[in-house]
Amino acid sequence: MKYLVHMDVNLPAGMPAEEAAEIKAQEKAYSQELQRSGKWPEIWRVVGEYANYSIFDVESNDELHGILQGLPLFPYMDITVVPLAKHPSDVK
Ligand SMILES: O=C(O)CC1=CCC(=O)O1
Repeated sequence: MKYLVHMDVNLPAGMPAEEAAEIKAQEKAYSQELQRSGKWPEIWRVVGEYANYSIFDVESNDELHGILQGLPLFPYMDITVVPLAKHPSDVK
């Protein structure tokens, strides 16, 4: 099952720089492990924003929910999820 996910990151203004850097490093490692597994095949930066659009390819709503809840930046994100179905005009 494929999903389009929008993640909008809002770190508190008062968060110490070292703490922010540590969470971002954890986020990167978590994300790259999932990318290598094939569950997170695409991640794109939104130009001019601290936000991304990602494609997830997972087995279920519950699996995606678990992955998103496990994001180190999850407490600081607004997330929207769009479930995707195959388009009838897709030639693949
Ligand atoms: O920087 C972001 O868009 C948040 C994020 C998600 C995965 C990652 O590595 O960073």
